Amino acid sequence: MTKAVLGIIGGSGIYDLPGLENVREEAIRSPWGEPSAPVRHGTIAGLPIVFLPRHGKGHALSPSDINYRANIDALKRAGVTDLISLSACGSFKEELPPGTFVLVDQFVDRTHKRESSFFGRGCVAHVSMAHPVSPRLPVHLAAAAEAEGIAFAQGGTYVCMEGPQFSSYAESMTYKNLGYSVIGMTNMPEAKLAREAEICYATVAMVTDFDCWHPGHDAVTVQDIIKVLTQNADRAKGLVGRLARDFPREHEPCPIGSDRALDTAVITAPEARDPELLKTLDAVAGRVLRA
Ligand SMILES: CSC[C@H]1O[C@H](OP(=O)(O)O)[C@H](O)[C@@H]1O
Ligand SMILES: Nc1ncnc2[nH]cnc12
Repeated sequence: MTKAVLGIIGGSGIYDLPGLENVREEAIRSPWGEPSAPVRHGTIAGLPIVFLPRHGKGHALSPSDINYRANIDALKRAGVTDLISLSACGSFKEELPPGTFVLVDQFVDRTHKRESSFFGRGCVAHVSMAHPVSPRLPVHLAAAAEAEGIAFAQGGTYVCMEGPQFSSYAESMTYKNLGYSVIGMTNMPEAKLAREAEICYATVAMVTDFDCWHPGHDAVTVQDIIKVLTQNADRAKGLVGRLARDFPREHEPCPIGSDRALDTAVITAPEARDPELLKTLDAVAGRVLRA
């Protein structure tokens, strides 16, 4: 049995985690570069928690500047087994107004300026992203949201744009017509990398706005977002507190195998593997590469 360690990635408006006890900060060195910030280790209700603000101190990093590989590698080195992304997003659905927490179950990746894999020349691997969210996590999140009286929706598709500009009206209408639920700028390639690192991943997409498609609302601005963000962030912290209190202390094996995603993914023959790349893969893929 593996002890559960809950990782929390804080997005816009979530730069710390009040309620975290026994806090110890650690600047984790990663062969993939600089993580967004030192991680904060601590406990809530006795559960080990590792917190990382993805935009760094003072929100200095834009979505395209975040080193997603270093962040996921650092969380893996910190022992994280289960990872929750707390993310602000725009909504494409009338029934998902600002303030709603959407427990998304699918992602569409429209980013194009980001390193999106730990693998490549010298060690090629293909993990499944058919079901990018580990299904146990939204179950725990839904129970916590219910207990906290937070309005939430179970399931939905998060489209990740490159940004940093918000969408045009044509883009917004296209995503809406395609049936996507919400839009943000950060959860890809984060979810892909978590899968490659065999960390169970789920997102709480916290709606801040209706992007720019809604005839009854002005096009989104950062100022509008910040107004809603502050209230969402407070409720997100309540959600995390409740989640931690009720979270299983032993890591529950993922029913879709997210925590063993590399079992069948690496295709490069042992003799064709690049020893330098293998060294950088020590944390994310050591389990299968050392075998
Ligand atoms: C501050 S508005 C746009 C910004 O907010 C979201 O960040 P995160 O996903 O880290 O909460 C969105 O993805 C953009 O990065
Ligand atoms: N409308 C929007 N588009 C992209 N990212 C967002 N984050 C919050 N609102 C957003």
